Amino acid sequence: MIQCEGLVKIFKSDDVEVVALQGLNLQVNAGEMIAIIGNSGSGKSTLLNVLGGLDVPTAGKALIGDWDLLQMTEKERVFYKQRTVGFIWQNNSRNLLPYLTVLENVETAMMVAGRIDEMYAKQLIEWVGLTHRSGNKLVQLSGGEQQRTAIAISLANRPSLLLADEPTGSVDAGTADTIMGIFRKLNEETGVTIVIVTHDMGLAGKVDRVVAIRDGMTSSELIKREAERGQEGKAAEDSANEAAEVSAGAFRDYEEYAVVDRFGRLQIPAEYRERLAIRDKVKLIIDDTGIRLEPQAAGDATERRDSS
Ligand SMILES: Nc1ncnc2c1ncn2[C@@H]1O[C@H](COP(=O)(O)OP(=O)(O)OP(=O)(O)O)[C@@H](O)[C@H]1O
Repeated sequence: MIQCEGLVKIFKSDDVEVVALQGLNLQVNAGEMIAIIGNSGSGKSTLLNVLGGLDVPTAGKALIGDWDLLQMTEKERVFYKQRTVGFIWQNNSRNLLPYLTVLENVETAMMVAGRIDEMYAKQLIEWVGLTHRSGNKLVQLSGGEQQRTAIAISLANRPSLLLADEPTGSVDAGTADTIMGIFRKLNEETGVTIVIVTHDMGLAGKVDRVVAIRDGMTSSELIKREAERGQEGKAAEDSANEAAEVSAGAFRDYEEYAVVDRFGRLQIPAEYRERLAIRDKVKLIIDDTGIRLEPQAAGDATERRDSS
C-alpha cells in the first residue's frame, strides 16, 4: 500500500532550508495498522502530510497503491485526497462542525466526498460507539466523543488509507485506550490501512509493528513477537516500563530491526553509539549467524599505526 524509498522533503523559506525527511524508507502492506514514533522534530508529521497529499515531496519515491505522489498533477492530488485518504488530527476542530449533530457531521463529510449513504453513516457511528449520541450536537459532547466523531468522519469517503497524527494527544488515558480499540476494530472491519503517529509508547504497543524515525530517516522497526500478538491489554499495563526502555532500544515484547536501505546503509541509534563509545568506525565481524558490530578498541588504532 505504501512504498517510500529515499524520500526527501525540504522546506525552504527565504535563505533557510530545513531537511525534514532525508532519504526515508517505509513499506506498509495493505490492511496493516502501524505506529510511527520518534522525538520531536524527527519528521513524523512531515511524513504524514506527505502521505496524505498535503505536502509535496522534494525527491525520492512515494507510492500509495497506484498513486505516485511525486508525479501526480495538482488535480490528481485533490482527487487523491478526496478519495484515498482519511485524516485525523490531535485537534479536530478543523474538520468538525460544532452546531451539527454527530450524524449530520458524518453525512456532511459524505456530501463533500460526493454522495450521502445514510446506512453507512449509521454503521460508522456504531463502530465508534456513538449510536446513542447520534442526534446530539457536537458542542454537547466530551472531547473523547468529539474525537470518535472525527474518526467516523475520516472514514466517510471510504478511504483505503487512514492517517492519524497524535489522535489521542488531547484525551485521558482511558479514552486513548478506547480510541486505539476503535482503530483496531475499523482496521479489522473495513481492511483500511492505518498509520498512527504517537508519542505514547503504551499506545504504540497496541499495534504489531512500530516504525521509529530519527532525523528524518527510518532508523529501526519494532516488530511484535509472535507469542505477544493479540495481547494488547498486557502491552498497556507495561506502558510505563516500555516508555523508559524504548529509548534504550529494548521495547519489551518486540524485536528491534535496523532498517537497511538499498545501498546497505543503516543507522545506529545514538544511545547505542554512546553506550559503546562508537565514534567514526566500527569493526564488522561476520559469521554464519550474523554480522556483529564492535567498537574500535584503543589497541586497534595503535596496531595500524605500527604496521604502516
Ligand atoms: N512548514 C515548515 N516549514 C519549515 N520547516 C518545517 C515545516 N514543517 C516542519 N518543519 C521542520 O521539519 C522538521 C520536522 O518537523 P515535523 O513537524 O515533521 O516533526 P515531528 O516529528 O512531527 O515533531 P513533533 O513530534 O514535535 O510534532 C523540524 O525541524 C521542523 O521544524
